[in-house]
Amino acid sequence: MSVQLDHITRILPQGGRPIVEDISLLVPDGSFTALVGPSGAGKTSLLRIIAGLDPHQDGHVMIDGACVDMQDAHARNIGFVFQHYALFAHMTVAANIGFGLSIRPRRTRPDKADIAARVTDLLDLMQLPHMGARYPHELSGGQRQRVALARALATGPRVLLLDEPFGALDPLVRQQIRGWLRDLHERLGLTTILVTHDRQEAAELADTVVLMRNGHVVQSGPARQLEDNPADPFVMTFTGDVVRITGHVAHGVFMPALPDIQPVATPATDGPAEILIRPADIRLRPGSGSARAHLRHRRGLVGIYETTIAHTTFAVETVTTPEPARVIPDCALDIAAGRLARGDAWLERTA
Ligand SMILES: Nc1ncnc2c1ncn2[C@@H]1O[C@H](COP(=O)(O)OP(=O)(O)OP(=O)(O)O)[C@@H](O)[C@H]1O
Repeated sequence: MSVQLDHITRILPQGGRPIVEDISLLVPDGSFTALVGPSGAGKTSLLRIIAGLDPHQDGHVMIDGACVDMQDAHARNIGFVFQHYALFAHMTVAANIGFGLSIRPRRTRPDKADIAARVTDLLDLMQLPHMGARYPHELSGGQRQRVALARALATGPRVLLLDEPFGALDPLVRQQIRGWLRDLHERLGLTTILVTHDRQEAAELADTVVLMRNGHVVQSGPARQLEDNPADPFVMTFTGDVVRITGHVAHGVFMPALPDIQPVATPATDGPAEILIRPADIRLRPGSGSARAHLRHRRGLVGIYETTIAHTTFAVETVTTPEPARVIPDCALDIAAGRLARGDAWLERTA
């Protein structure tokens, strides 16, 4: 089922600036979308509007092409799991999972045997067989969140909304759950929208990453596209490590304010500017300047060097030999690729 947002705006009853403003978004049937952005960007608010938990003042929510603005959360049959959407502590795992089915009106309620069979299927799907009789406090955090997911899926929703569901789990468990979640999404043919603070998680899981700020969508697309073609400096900073060096454009050249960094030709107009560079796009030129680089750590053959020029320190990533130098003294820096910005906007693409 596709989810389409058409110029959605939400203003709180007490007024003020909209917390979600004029958002239009198409989440295609069967796709996996991640909503990312700084705290307060409006990610949870948008998810709650889609679920029908919060009202919106303007625009329309469409599911599979039909407007659901007038349907309450229950009628939309959307599954959702929130980070703090606790299980019912006094109910067994099986009762928790079957809850949504057991409270249906008699007309549509499956009989007890059917609910039990559905719960067993879901426990298998969640890789939690034989755990139906346990209580939530007898499970690990990761298991509890899988039970919450099973509960969300019990009524057979085709759209699944996840708000930082694994935020409280330790990184290793989180990493394991990721692969499993993507697999589940595909096997059940779900349309999934996930809110996450973890850009790696978004990049690994989602077909489309939607980056929000101040109630707006700043940019959306495959994670790689946001990383490689960021719409503005905020997107570049949000989607990966960035080295920012201030300077000045004069007569077609950007002059970094730091020594030993090669100037960059630019058609930009004269004035203050800043260059944003990915650490892998800086080259160290030993013996040519006064910068000093210390090997901080390695990822395979890539060495991350903490590089200091005139009391300013930043990371440089470079391919090394199997026995890399721990310290590279007296180097200059060349910028292989970077983007010049003035304030919040690009001046132009360089290199
Ligand atoms: N019920 C509410 N009453 C008052 N302010 C609210 C309410 N709900 C949301 N807000 C405000 O709306 C803005 C967006 O909040 P929202 O929780 O959607 O952001 P978020 O991107 O999910 O943030 P986080 O990553 O911290 O969860 C914030 O400024 C928040 O304080």
